[in-house]
Amino acid sequence: MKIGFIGVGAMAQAIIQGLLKAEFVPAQDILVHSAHQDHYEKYAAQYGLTPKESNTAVVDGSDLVVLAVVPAVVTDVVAEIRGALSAKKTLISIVSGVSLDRLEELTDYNLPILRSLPNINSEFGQGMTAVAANENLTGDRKAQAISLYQATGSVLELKESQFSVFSAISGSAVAYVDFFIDSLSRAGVKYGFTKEMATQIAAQTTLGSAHSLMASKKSPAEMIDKVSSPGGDTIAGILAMEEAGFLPSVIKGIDATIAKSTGNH
Ligand SMILES: NC(=O)C1=CN([C@@H]2O[C@H](COP(=O)(O)OP(=O)(O)OC[C@H]3O[C@@H](n4cnc5c(N)ncnc54)[C@H](O)[C@@H]3O)[C@@H](O)[C@H]2O)C=CC1
Ligand SMILES: O=C(O)[C@@H]1CCC=N1
Repeated sequence: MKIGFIGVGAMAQAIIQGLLKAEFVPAQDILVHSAHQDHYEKYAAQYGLTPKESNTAVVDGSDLVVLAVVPAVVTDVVAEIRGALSAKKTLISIVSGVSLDRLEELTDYNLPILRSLPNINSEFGQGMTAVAANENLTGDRKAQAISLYQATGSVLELKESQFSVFSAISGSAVAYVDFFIDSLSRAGVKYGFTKEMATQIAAQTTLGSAHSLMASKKSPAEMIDKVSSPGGDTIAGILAMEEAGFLPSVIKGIDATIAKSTGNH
């Protein structure tokens, strides 16, 4: 199976690295092209991928075509590859805010298409990806397309109406969790830790907390209660964070993310 990437930016690279680590396909069976020739040729050479001279050459050589460009250029790029696509190839879009209807409108109503929203953690096999297939993508073909994401983490089939919320609390939220880790780390620096040491402590604590939550099947609120000793330090911190608007600040950030992604197209 040949997998082509149109666009080799941050997200495409994370998927490619995840696929290579999982030995999902031999490296040379991954075909790449992007707007930055210098970059994609070097990147392909570094990892043994196959560079292609154009977007249409990627489509011609691939069974699965991953559309990994930013929303602003999607109309032009799809117009360019439209003639090379056929019902024998599966188009997998990772473009935030672009619906299956829109992709069908830009291509052909007979094409099998998987809309997906991965996150950057796919690079280390810890991705969280939402998928929605159009009516032309069924059975083994659908399973094959989804298996690309199963190789790089967890997969959830969602209604398209849930994608923008998912994108905010998963795709974008990787940055928000890192923002939180960085904030914890800066607090450590305030009290004399080096940034490196504070970041290691904050990151391991975040990783361990997520792991405990999932392994224990407890709710986050139950975990908060377990850590908050009566009359203790943690509850004092929780109350001060709430007073500063922790929860409303997170919700406002997610609201803004959803508003931006639904305004894309
Ligand atoms: N970065 C992330 O964590 C996530 C990104 N996405 C989606 O992935 C897509 C790409 O995002 P990033 O990788 O962050 O952006 P990026 O800016 O890092 O990469 C975009 C890529 O598209 C290429 N490109 C631009 N115009 C092109 C053209 N005409 N033909 C071929 N390639 C072209 C660029 O050369 C670059 O390789 C976006 O649609 C975004 O919504 C989805 C989920 C998570
Ligand atoms: O920032 C963005 O637009 C993309 C979508 C989800 C994560 N990154």
